[in-house]
Amino acid sequence: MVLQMYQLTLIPICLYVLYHLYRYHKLSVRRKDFPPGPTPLPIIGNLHQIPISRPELRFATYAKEYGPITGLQLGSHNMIVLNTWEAVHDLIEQKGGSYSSRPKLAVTDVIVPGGLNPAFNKHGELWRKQRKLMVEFLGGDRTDAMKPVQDAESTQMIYDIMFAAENFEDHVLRSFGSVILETVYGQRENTFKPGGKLARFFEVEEEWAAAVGATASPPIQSFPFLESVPDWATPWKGWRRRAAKVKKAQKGLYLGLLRETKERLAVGKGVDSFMARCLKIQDKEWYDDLYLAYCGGILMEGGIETSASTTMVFILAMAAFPDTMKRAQFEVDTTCGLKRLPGKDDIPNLPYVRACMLEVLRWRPIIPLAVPHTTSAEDTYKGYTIPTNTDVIINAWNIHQDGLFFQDPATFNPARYLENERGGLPRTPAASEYKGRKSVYSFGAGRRVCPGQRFAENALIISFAKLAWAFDIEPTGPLAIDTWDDWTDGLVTRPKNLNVRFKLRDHGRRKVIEEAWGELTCSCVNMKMEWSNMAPISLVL
Ligand code: HEM
Repeated sequence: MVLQMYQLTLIPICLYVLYHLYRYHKLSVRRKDFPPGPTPLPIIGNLHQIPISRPELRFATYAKEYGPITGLQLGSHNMIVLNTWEAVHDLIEQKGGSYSSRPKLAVTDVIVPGGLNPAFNKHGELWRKQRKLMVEFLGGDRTDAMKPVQDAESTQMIYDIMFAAENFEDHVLRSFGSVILETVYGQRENTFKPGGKLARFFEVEEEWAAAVGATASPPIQSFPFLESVPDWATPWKGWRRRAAKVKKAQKGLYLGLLRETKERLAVGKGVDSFMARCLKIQDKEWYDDLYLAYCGGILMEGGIETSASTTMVFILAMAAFPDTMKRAQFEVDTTCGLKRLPGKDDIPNLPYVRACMLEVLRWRPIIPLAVPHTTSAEDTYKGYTIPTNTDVIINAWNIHQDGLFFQDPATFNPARYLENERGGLPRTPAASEYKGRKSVYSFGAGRRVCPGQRFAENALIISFAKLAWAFDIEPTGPLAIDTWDDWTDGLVTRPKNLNVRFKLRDHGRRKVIEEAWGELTCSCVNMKMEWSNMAPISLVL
């Protein structure tokens, strides 16, 4: 009798499972008019074919086989990968109204509910408001007004490297981190100390990356029924609890920074930061504290690791390709001489350093597949149907490796950007044919394109010029230029365990760096506008 009851309860469960298996089997079948791609398996579709590590390499092989757009089935969910700049231009840029949303991920919904994170928010009124705030802060002349801070922090970066080169990664992270802390919150961090704001931020970022990692939570987007399966009954046991822990830490950090900004403003400090301006219009615009706290937080999330990782690629490339380093050094020496450091006013006179920056972004884009977009309406393109809610991936990696446009695309060659502003072969047809083609796709495209691009480019050129002026960067062991073993995985990637040595180019430069750093302490007080109220620059060695 007991056995019969047990069997009876099993029947609805089996029916439930069979129903979903049948449903997902039907949904995982490729539509005839969907863009071509590898053959999907029943139920899971192409999920098994997408590697967790460096998926862009697999997508590049699909690009060769299937052409400009690859169509993939991820369980019941659709994804397309745009492999050419034309496809990005025609869809993401020309049809921004329906190609600018973001995928809905259960784990990010737990960590940042209510669309508070502008970078992951769906296309709509709230995102537009958030984006406007960020663009007003990062766009146009405002970006140039922030160059003195980038200049000052990059001077401290090379000063720090000169004295403690073994911690160069920390110095790079601190420099870009402090730029964001200053411009967003009106305060700085002069050392990368345990328990400090930047250290706390990176701890939370690490927890966030672990919680949103590809295998850390159930693929609810591909199999929505998993949403209603109890946590304990899945292989991802505890994922909601882990996500809630990240939410608490992140919210605490961002609200804490906002609270500190208010306290500092009350005593007249940090008066012209992004947050100070947001607080001025808070009541008029109906921004609540949580909303503002996350707008500040996303600028830290978007602006620090990306710029620091790009600088790591520059350091790798300079060590691996000494001829390019020598050419960059020749340019900065000729422009600035030996008695002063290159700085913000030299940017227009450093075309080769700028070309190095573009080539670093092209050669090893640190976000090789950008951030996924999602369609908010059905569309047709070149005879294919792209349904609503399809994830759209910009395959920046593949676009940057296009041998028809770039000569020897695998080679690191900054000079390509001197010969052609988009880096293309000199024999490429008239520029008009490439109207709309970008120099690099590392900042994404369309309405979601990185709002910090110009801000980041300024900081990178200034930092690269100073590094080239001050140091020879030499290999001390194998360098990860043809292998991915020593690269991190995740949305943002970078080379790790870099086997390099920084050698001051000559003794005279040491004096110049020390003096430049010393002067910062004074000139910072005189920096007009917002910077006058910041903590003075000083280094605890
Ligand atoms: C080398 C440096 C950087 C790289 C490579 C980079 C790359 C990207 C990429 C690929 C996207 C997604 C674009 C898309 O969806 O099409 C993005 C978005 C974003 N970036 Fe950056 N970024 C950098 C620096 C910055 C900086 C300095 C800031 C701010 C201070 C910033 C803030 C943002 C924000 C807020 C978004 C989300 C935009 C939205 O969804 O509307 N980024 N970035």
